Amino acid sequence: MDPRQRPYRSVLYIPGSKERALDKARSLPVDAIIFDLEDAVAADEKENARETLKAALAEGGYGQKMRIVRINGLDTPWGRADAEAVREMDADVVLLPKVGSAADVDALAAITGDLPIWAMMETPRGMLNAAQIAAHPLLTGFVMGTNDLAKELQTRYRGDRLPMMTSLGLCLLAAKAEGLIAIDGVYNAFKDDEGLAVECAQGRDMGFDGKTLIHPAQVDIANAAFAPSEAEIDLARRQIAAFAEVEASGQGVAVVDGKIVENLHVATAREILAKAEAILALQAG
Ligand SMILES: CC(C)(COP(=O)(O)OP(=O)(O)OC[C@H]1O[C@@H](n2cnc3c(N)ncnc32)[C@H](O)[C@@H]1OP(=O)(O)O)[C@@H](O)C(=O)NCCC(=O)NCCSC(=O)C[C@H](O)C(=O)O
Ligand SMILES: [Mg+2]
Repeated sequence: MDPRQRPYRSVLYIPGSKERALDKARSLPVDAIIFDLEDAVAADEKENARETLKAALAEGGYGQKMRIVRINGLDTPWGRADAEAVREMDADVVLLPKVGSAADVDALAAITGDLPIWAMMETPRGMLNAAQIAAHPLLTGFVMGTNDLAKELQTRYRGDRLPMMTSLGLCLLAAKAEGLIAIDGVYNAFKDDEGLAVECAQGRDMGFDGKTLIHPAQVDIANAAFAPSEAEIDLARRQIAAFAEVEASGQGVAVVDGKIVENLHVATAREILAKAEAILALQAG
């Protein structure tokens, strides 16, 4: 599946050290998995986690789910060995934490070659350099690290995420300018379904492609929030049909449900239908 066209509604973190979770993920309906060697793995487990993950990926069974491996930073004792190991793993993407500049991406690419790279956007410097990071030729996705960002910015948690908005907006602008995938940060309270649904809806409204998750119970909520709704699909079909009709009579503006429809709205409608089809294709396996 074309990486740009495929769905990224649910992107689940799995600690690379947890064999049971690595196995469970094979049967979960997630669009992508972040196999984590960084924050979800304790320092004395780092080496074991690398081997455990390598074996799990070699065994396979993850179907069409995108396989993303998050390594430790190259400034840590484990980063270089992780990056060298990823080269040998059956992974689709390598995810670099705490990216501050395009030079950080260069340093990883010097080890991982032409493997696509995603960047964790989670530091103030990363926010200020988002445009240059996004423009790196091997960079294909941004993942928001809202926990680290909250720590660095010394913000307080708010349900409306107001203290995060500048950072989320800067990264979205940079990602959209370069045609990157943009995935929203995690919702820590993994037993609070209502709060997660609100945050997913906000992320979807802002233009994120999906949400990073920490627990299987969060998957269905994200999948629903980031998929086109039945109402959106129905409207998209009617917009396309109405525009085709006026276009045939030499006009450039249709009206559907009391709102104008121009060629740009038709482009959005086509994207909605394409996304719905891509989700069906992924589900069909
Ligand atoms: C949060 C958890 C520690 C909870 O674990 P646990 O108490 O084991 O949960 P449950 O008993 O409810 O688990 C039920 C079953 O589900 C499996 N499970 C749990 N979590 C996962 C998972 N992430 N992926 C796959 N499977 C999972 C359990 O094994 C149970 O299975 P079974 O026994 O067969 O029924 C735990 O969920 C967890 O560790 N989550 C991941 C935490 C993590 O990855 N953190 C790092 C990423 S967040 C971050 O760093 C973002 C960023 O960098 C930032 O700065 O914001
Ligand atoms: Mg982080």
